[in-house]
Amino acid sequence: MKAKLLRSRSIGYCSDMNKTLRTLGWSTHFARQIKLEPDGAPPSHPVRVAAVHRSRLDGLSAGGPISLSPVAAAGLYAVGDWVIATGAAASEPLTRTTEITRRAAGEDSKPQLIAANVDTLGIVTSCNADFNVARLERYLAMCAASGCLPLVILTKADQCDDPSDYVKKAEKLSPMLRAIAINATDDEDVKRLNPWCSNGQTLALVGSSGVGKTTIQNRLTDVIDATQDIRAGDAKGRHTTTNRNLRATFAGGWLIDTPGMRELRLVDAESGVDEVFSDITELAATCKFNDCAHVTEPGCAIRAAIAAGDLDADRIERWRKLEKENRFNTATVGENRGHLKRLQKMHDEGQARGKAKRKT
Ligand SMILES: Nc1nc2c(ncn2[C@@H]2O[C@H](COP(=O)(O)OP(=O)(O)OP(=O)(O)O)[C@@H](O)[C@H]2O)c(=O)[nH]1
Ligand SMILES: [Zn+2]
Repeated sequence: MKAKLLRSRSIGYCSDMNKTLRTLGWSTHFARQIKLEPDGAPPSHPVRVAAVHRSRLDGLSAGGPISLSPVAAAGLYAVGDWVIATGAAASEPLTRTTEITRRAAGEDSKPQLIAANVDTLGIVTSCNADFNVARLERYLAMCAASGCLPLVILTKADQCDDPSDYVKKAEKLSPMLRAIAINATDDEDVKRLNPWCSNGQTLALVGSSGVGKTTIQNRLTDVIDATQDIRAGDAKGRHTTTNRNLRATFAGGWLIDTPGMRELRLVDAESGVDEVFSDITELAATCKFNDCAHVTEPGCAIRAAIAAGDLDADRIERWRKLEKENRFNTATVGENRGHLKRLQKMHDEGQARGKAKRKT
């Protein structure tokens, strides 16, 4: 998605402003996308999207908070996006570094943007029965597909005899994976997460209910979340935090926490599944038959490895399950992929009708 952008003469020339933009997460990746405009261009400046509303964006700019009217349909923006504001008009989002999407709830599973430009995805689980290798692999695959750096955060370390055992088990899942065990109710311990949410870095947390995401978030930021509040008249007790939020951390970075983040499912994560299970996919490539199902075929490298004790049969089962689920989700989402395009078309047509009306 290439935005047609203007660049004011002031962008990039003022070092103070650059510093502020960097604090917001601005980088050369975004700066490179801005075209220089000849003199006389209207003043325009980068804004980070903090919340997406039906016809308005809340943003943060070097000059402070700003409310913007999007030029594109609101569904095309996500919390964490960068846009260029010209007056109160927001450009299309700049090309993202990372993109977290999910299948919307309900039957018409449309792809839904959850967050953009998240540097690290904190996969939160506890040092107890919540720790589940299959679930971790699922989150890791999703993380790989989004482009974010994964960090496994193991909470409730204070309630477990040997948290290092969980750290080892998590880090075994991938050679580059970092896991960290904390007591999320301890201020000092939570500060160990600072390297992932300082210097304009953006962190987002995923994980099951009750693992401690809110507890961590309340210690990293000064916004007390009201997730435990119950909406008046809503017997189901839905959470009150329906806004997409980009929150400043004490460490000088950002934390994205939205209801959508908490319900992520595996979508379009084929590349992610391959990455998390690269040991298996590489081995499968050496099976005698290209379409080997690793069940009864002769010359099957996977079964040979299991027989030799080099490969965990349970891990193969988890891989199969994720692959199957991913194929199903991707197919359903594919059918709905035109949805975002249709949304944009409807928006453009509406704008054109409004313009035509004003002219008459
Ligand atoms: N002792 C201890 N308690 C913890 C820790 N982390 C979370 N808790 C407690 O676990 C409970 C659930 O924590 P939350 O932060 O609400 O969990 P959550 O992940 O935000 O849950 P949802 O909002 O349902 O998604 C709270 O009572 C926390 O105080 C920890 O590391 N140690
Ligand atoms: Zn095989």
